[in-house]
Amino acid sequence: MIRFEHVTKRYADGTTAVDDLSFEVAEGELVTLVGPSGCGKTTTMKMVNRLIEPTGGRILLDGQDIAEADPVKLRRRIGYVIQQVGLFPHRTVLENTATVPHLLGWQRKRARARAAELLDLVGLDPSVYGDRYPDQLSGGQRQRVGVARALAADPPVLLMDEPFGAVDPVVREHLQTEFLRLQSQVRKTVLFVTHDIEEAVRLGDRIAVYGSGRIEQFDTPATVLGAPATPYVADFVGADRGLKRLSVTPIEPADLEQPPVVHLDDPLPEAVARLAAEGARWAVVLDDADRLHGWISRRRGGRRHGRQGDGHGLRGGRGHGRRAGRPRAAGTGGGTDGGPAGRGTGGGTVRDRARRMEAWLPVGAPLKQAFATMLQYDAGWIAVLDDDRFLGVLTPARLHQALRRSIDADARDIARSDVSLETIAGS
Ligand SMILES: Nc1ncnc2c1ncn2[C@@H]1O[C@H](COP(=O)(O)OP(=O)(O)OP(=O)(O)O)[C@@H](O)[C@H]1O
Repeated sequence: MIRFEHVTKRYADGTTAVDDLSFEVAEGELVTLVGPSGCGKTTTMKMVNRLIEPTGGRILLDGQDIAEADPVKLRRRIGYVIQQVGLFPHRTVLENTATVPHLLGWQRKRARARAAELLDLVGLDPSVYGDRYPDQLSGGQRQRVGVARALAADPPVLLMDEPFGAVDPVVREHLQTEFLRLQSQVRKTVLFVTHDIEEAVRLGDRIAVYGSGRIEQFDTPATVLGAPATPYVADFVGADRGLKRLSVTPIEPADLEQPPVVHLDDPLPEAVARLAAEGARWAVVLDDADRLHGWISRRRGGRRHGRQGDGHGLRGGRGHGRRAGRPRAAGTGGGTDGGPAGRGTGGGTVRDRARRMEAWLPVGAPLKQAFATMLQYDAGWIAVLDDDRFLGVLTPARLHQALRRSIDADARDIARSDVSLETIAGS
């Protein structure tokens, strides 16, 4: 979709900003350009919409050399989001968002309808924010308007130059999450400039790690983290790359432990006896449709304090279910209060003592999310589901194993020759 062929940019003062750059961005792919200040990322990006002209090589967009395209028409096919956003201060949010459709000669009504749709898509209610002016928005909201405006004319290509650089880390993470969700819907071909390796890893289908004016490595986040192609890249991704790797390693079924499983309507004495026989201190509780309900502790104390037998308890929390998608309510009763009080193991069913389980994730979620969920719920394990189906539990030990597996697999399986490496002869 976007192809750089031996592209060089030398400024009049002799600075070589970009040196013999060759790489390709596939249709619908998000490539992050990451590297230290002054390494040529912005220059690379601005050559795509011809705000900067290369001094050598060529750039093809959908097979067409952009040097032969009319710059104005070219820019209509390319959305552009920058850190300073550049909203018009005297125009409302809706008018700002409708800028490009207006320029394209759309009728006012259609342009405004499209703008409202886009604002909605980036999480801003047009009936609340549409008539505001940019200075009546927070920094994060302004960035969202910037993204909406860039998407308004539905361009196939999006250039984003540190779009979330000016907001605080919490808002930044929100914007990243929202942008990933948006991108999964609109599937634009995106070049995204950042100097933050975390952001590059989180957002990029592939990452181009820049040295000075050249790409040191161009590959998937997992490969860049697991098999840095050069000492420079290893240094740039940092000594804590195991931690960053958590972001790109998914939970797999093989990573899971299989604790005893009991059902809500099982007789409690039988369930407790089974736990004792298996030497287990707790079991996962499923409903009669085998959906996750929660867990049960062998000891009654587990019920009262909500702590698991291994000392790492689970607190029922709020919000998590919204984030990860909550399984359908499993069964009735049970719950944190566990049902009729005072019933011992002498009778009743598992339902009477089962506790609800909030700490769960879908299979395939990144290990980092698993780690965060464990911390959030103070949980010694989290349940892993495939849709509604319970697959097993992830413990800290298994999480560590999964991380090791992922690192070892790269070290073992990825031959240097398999790593698509774009290097340019040095000086
Ligand atoms: N108009 C110009 N004239 C001369 N040199 C320039 C010009 N614009 C940029 N440069 C130089 O080109 C190099 C690459 O700049 P560029 O803006 O592409 O870097 P960057 O990686 O985007 O940096 P940052 O992360 O700080 O934005 C830098 O050394 C910069 O000083």
